[in-house]
Amino acid sequence: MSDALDAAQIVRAPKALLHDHLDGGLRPSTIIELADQTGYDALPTTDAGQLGEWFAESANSGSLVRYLETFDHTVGVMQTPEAIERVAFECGEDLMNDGVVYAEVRFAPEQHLQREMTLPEIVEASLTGFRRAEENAAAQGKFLRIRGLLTAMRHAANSQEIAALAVRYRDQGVVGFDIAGAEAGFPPTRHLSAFEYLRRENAHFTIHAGEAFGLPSIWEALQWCGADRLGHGVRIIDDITIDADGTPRLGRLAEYVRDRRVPLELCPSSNVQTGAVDSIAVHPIGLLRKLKFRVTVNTDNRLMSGTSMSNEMRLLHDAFGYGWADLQWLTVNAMKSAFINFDERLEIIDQVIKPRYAELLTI
Ligand SMILES: O=c1[nH]cnc2c1ncn2[C@H]1C[C@H](O)[C@@H](CO)O1
Ligand SMILES: [Zn+2]
Repeated sequence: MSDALDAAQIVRAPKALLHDHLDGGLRPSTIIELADQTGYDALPTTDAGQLGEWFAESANSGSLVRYLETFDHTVGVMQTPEAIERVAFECGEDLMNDGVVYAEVRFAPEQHLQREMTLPEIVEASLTGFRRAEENAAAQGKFLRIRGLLTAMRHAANSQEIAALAVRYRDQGVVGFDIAGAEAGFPPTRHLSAFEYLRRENAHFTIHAGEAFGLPSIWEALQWCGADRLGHGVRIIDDITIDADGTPRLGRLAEYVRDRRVPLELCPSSNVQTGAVDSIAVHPIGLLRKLKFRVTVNTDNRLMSGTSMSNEMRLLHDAFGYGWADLQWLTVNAMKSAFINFDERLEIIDQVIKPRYAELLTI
């Protein structure tokens, strides 16, 4: 067990975030203002404190499907370019204030078509917000790089169109593609042609898999679809058994994931809320980290989980005794697994992450 880490220092320590939903991270006060401005009248309350609590409580259902219902309200107020740009800017500002230096933030453009925006307008509004957040960080002498991932909803049939959009905007701030939404009943291979197209385009993608459904979903995501990373992937633990003498034994899929260094975008608090895991204390991240899987730590939905990267790191520190060396390992893992090019990744690792952790490690 390492010594207690100072919460304020965890906030200042550089962090890299690969799995964060734009529509899962709005400030409650912003939801209320946007609802007012855009005439959205279905919010459960217009008190910011109560609204934040409502999201956290409603998302605490133990079911992914019920967890996802809370997004009706965030998506409901993100139906104009101004609203999307504001949410993207504030996302970057909140991440910067939490010590995040690199983030890939995702959302599903197809869910923002309720008021006649076009798909390109939706993507461009998010990218403008991200760019403004980077400029804001630079003006304050802080480092922030923020890129977008475009998500297609797995129950729908828009994945080819969204994949083409991700390729179209690949030089303007979109670095990859994803599928999300209810997992059971909607296997990754439903979207195989979109993934094949992306591979022909040398484009990157991650797939939400192994969260609400187990090993078959992970297997399809990797061996049929060719995912670069796994969104969650936490149920790879189902392919690891522990012998009577305590020795862990990896099945073929778990071994493949570990040996091919497939990045796992683990989201501890979210997993507890959706019932994928019973508690942080028994979260498979403890074992997966010991077995040297390419583990990364993520927020998933900061609003629904009432969390931040610093909070996730602190929870892991409390549960598993992670110290600065562990937090650096997790951060470098995330940076190595990012979808920006190799030179950019190395630059952030060598010039931003390692020097700061070198200072923290001497404390
Ligand atoms: O953890 C998740 N699993 C599956 N789908 C999710 C998760 N978090 C958010 N989503 C969905 C709801 C959002 O509206 C959508 C796009 O960000 O992605
Ligand atoms: Zn997610």
